[in-house]
Amino acid sequence: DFPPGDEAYHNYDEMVAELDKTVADHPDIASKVSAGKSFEGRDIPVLKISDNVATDEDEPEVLFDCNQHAREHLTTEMCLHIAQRFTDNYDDPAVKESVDNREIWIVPSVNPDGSTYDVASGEYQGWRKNRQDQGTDVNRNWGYLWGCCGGSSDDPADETYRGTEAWSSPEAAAMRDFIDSRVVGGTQQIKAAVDFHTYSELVLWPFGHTSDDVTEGMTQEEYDRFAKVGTEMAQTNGYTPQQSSDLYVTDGDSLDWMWGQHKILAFTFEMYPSSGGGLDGFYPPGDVIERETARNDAAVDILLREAGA
Ligand SMILES: NS(=O)(=O)N[C@@H](CCC(=O)O)C(=O)O
Ligand SMILES: [Ca+2]
Ligand SMILES: [Ca+2]
Ligand SMILES: [Zn+2]
Repeated sequence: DFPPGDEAYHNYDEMVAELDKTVADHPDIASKVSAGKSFEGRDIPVLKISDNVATDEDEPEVLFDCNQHAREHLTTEMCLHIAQRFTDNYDDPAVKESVDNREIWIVPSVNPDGSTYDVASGEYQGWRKNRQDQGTDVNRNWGYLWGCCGGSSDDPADETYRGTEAWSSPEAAAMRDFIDSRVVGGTQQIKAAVDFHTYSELVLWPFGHTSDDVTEGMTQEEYDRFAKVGTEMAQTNGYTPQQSSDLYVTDGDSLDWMWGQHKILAFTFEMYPSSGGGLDGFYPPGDVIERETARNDAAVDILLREAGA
């Protein structure tokens, strides 16, 4: 479990319990489904928030996923904060407007095995990957131009090991299956997404596999929309907006597949801190959770708006 002083962070069981409580407290607007199972057999829960939640309504859908990387525990708190904000505050007119006109999907932990391992001993392990063999970097295992461009490693010992093939990690495959399942009548219902990471305080947009703005699968107009929306969101949380490859080239990452395969307006947020040097930056004290998750409220609202644009 989390070390003393960091009890505010939710371990896997506490996260699941939090989702179940949200559904129990708000059965009309919240329900829980599963994206699938992790390598070690843990369920990867997905919370749905919308009015008439049991009905698949023709409303723009939005996905928020968190904790692809095990040690990035603040992102699980980010997803739980979104879940709490759009259920407990349903009597707020602005919140009600979003919940009644969107279908919001929230995945607080894509990589439950890794995040559990990271805290299991009571001392942080600095773990990033999943728990398959020597570990696969889930965010290098998605199937759009997997391993194409020097943005991942073929060495199983490396932190950015891409896996034996695209989708070899059960966790990325589960997310693929869930997102693929949202193609209804030939149309992907999820219009926008944020994949939360830590740290560096950045708003990132595709592609990661190339430094080119415009390329196969990204027109100038599409790029300009990403930059416009990304910049607008960054103005609200004080993060730095940029193409993800401006940071470093990545391949097999979630953004490239969400946009490349499904044309989902997908962003990666690197949360607090801006820079901490080394591993400490992944483990901010529990007392920053409230501030650093609420910091993204306006950006979340912008993304929900854009999903209907
Ligand atoms: N959270 S992190 O690992 O430090 N950065 C992410 C950046 C993701 C991206 O560039 O698309 C990654 O390398 O997967
Ligand atoms: Ca609805
Ligand atoms: Ca729908
Ligand atoms: Zn990450």
